[in-house]
Amino acid sequence: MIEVRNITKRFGDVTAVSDLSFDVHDGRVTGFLGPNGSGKSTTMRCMLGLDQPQSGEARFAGKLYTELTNPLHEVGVLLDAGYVHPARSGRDHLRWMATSNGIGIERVDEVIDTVGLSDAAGRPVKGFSLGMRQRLGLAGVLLGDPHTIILDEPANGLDPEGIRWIRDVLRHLASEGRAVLVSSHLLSEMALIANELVVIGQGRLVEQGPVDQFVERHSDAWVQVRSPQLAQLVDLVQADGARARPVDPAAPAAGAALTNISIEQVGALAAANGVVLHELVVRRDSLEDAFLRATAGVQEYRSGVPEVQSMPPAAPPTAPPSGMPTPGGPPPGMPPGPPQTGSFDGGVS
Ligand SMILES: Nc1ncnc2c1ncn2[C@@H]1O[C@H](COP(=O)(O)OP(=O)(O)OP(=O)(O)O)[C@@H](O)[C@H]1O
Repeated sequence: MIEVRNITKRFGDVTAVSDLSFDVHDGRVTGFLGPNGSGKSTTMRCMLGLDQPQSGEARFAGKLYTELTNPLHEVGVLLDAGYVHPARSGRDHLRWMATSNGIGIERVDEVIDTVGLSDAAGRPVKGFSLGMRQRLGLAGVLLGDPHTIILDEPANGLDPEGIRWIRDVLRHLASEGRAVLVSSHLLSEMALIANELVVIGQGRLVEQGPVDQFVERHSDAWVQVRSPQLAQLVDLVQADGARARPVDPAAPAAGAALTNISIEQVGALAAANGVVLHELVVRRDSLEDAFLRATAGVQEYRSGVPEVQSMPPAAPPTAPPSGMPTPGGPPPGMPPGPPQTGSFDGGVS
């Protein structure tokens, strides 16, 4: 268990972390999520005593990191792939780490095997790909069999197979009862890896909780329907109080997106009125949409490229003051705007 309490870290005029508190529980992979520059790395550095916060602290099973007598056995840390002597082999690097931390040399081949580097471990590290360096870094983290694991962007440079691998490794480590904290700014990756999320923006806590709860709270569910009699069905559901809009104005065949109505009601209305359905399904916005909504007000940097949305906003987006695109569509709880029926006249299926 890690308890982060009231960490504030300023660099001159820049407040990188502001009164930040959260918990990292045993037996869970906690994703530490925030836009670029939101303070994730600084928080981790403060937790580990590498940066001195103006206030606050992190306790690992009750102790400050600097109070741990044998840190490698208690907290495994990988803040970046780290410096490794280029001419040294992966195995020699780990042997050096083991020897200087009083860890038996036999543990080295165990962790090499765990991270899947058995074939490459004898080769000089200068020939390692970024993904191999990440695996070597993780081997170093595991060397002391620590109860707590902290990784900054561990999937950086990994291919899809590598990302799946790291997800399996981290989930396995958590299933053994360890507390695992993993930072990332990549939502899709976190959705796959984490059980819990700590979301920050501009150094402040936005939210902490299970991934599912986060997505549910910040994303909307809607009913997608496709029918050769779509215009008729849209009239029927609107008469029942539903809102309707095209799923994708550029692709009429994608049908209508309905809100303020249940999937059962749509099915019943269609059946009662002899409307043929080709598709009827509940959709939910992705974690990416949820994240963009949750952090919409606290993005440090935004691209000039409009966000791709899984569901288009019903009303034309109002231009934000900066002229930047508004990510994620209307915030949860906001009415999605007037229904649009014009696109349903074509009898799309
Ligand atoms: N040593 C430093 N000196 C001055 N400012 C710093 C320093 N380290 C971080 N910052 C600033 O603190 C803020 C938070 O940076 P940090 O690297 O912690 O964010 P991050 O969430 O890890 O970002 P990213 O996802 O891009 O890695 C940024 O505005 C950054 O410019």
